[in-house]
Amino acid sequence: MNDQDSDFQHPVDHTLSHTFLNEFSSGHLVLDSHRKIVYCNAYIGSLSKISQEALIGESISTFFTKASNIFLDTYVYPILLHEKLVTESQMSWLSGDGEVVPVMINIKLGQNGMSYWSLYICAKRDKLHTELINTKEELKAQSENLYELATTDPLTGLLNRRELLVQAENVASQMDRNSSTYAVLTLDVDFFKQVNDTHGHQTGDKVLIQLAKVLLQERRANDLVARVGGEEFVIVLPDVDEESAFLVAEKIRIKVAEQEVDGISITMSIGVVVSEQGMELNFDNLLALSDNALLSAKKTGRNKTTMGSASKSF
Ligand SMILES: Nc1nc2c(ncn2[C@@H]2O[C@H](COP(=O)(O)OP(=O)(O)OP(=O)(O)O)[C@@H](O)[C@H]2O)c(=O)[nH]1
Repeated sequence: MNDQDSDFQHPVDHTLSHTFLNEFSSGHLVLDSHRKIVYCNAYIGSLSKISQEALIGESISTFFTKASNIFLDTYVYPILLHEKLVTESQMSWLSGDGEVVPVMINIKLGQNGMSYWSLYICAKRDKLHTELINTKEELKAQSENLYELATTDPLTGLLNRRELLVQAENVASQMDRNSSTYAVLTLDVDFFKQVNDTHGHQTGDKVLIQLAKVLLQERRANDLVARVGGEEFVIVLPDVDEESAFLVAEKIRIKVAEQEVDGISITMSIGVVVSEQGMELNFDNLLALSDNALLSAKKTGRNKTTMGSASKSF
């Protein structure tokens, strides 16, 4: 046995060092190879709410919560055996009266399996850490809310006009790269003013919400669905030709006409334009052409789909 270990096996004989160690504002412990306490200073006594003398011979596991004991067995001790040192591990100390206190621990492994522990209560640091995590989560939630507010229409939850312009330009570039085409559908409720005037604005809102649901039900994963004005919606369909764009628009138009909200039936007029490969038209241009096609649908009877042409010069 070397001098260091013999010191700790008879700590009470070393009255002077014992007295000094009791003055420390941190806990000091010596454990034998069975993890039993062979020495502890006064700090450990007051942390445990058990007299220093009574702690001698106790297993250290008595003073940790169940979770900390698992942590001790699966993380702390394996590292200690391998590295001979464990620094800044936070664990939960269980005092004699059942109080749980967060403690920061450093351990050094000595000869013959003896281990030398120093620890201190880190409640303030733990509180600060918890507050930081809470603040981070609050900020994350706030930024998600802000993103939601900035990109969606609050009534229907669909994309708003600004977000549609951003996402649709991405679709346009992607279609260009893939030598594919995409469709822009502009949809407008027919005689919506009458709905508001006859049944009230709240019922009008319910109609818009129901319409949004129908449009979302009909969309494929990469389609964009936006509310761009009072009763005007836009859908962008990537990778479609004129024929399938027309079929999608008709499917939506028929589905809308089947809806009833508070006994009110509604219809929509739809303008459709499909991009052409190699054309220099951006999304804004296509949107305007699709809007023209919608106007034409309105002028020629409503509750219909009208195809526009991307070949029209701007
Ligand atoms: N309830 C409700 N109504 C809205 C909202 N935004 C716009 N509107 C109403 O939508 C109506 C649109 O009316 P118009 O532009 O005359 O169109 P319309 O009556 O649908 O006629 P056509 O489009 O020509 O078939 C107006 O009465 C607006 O007040 C909204 O968020 N909620």
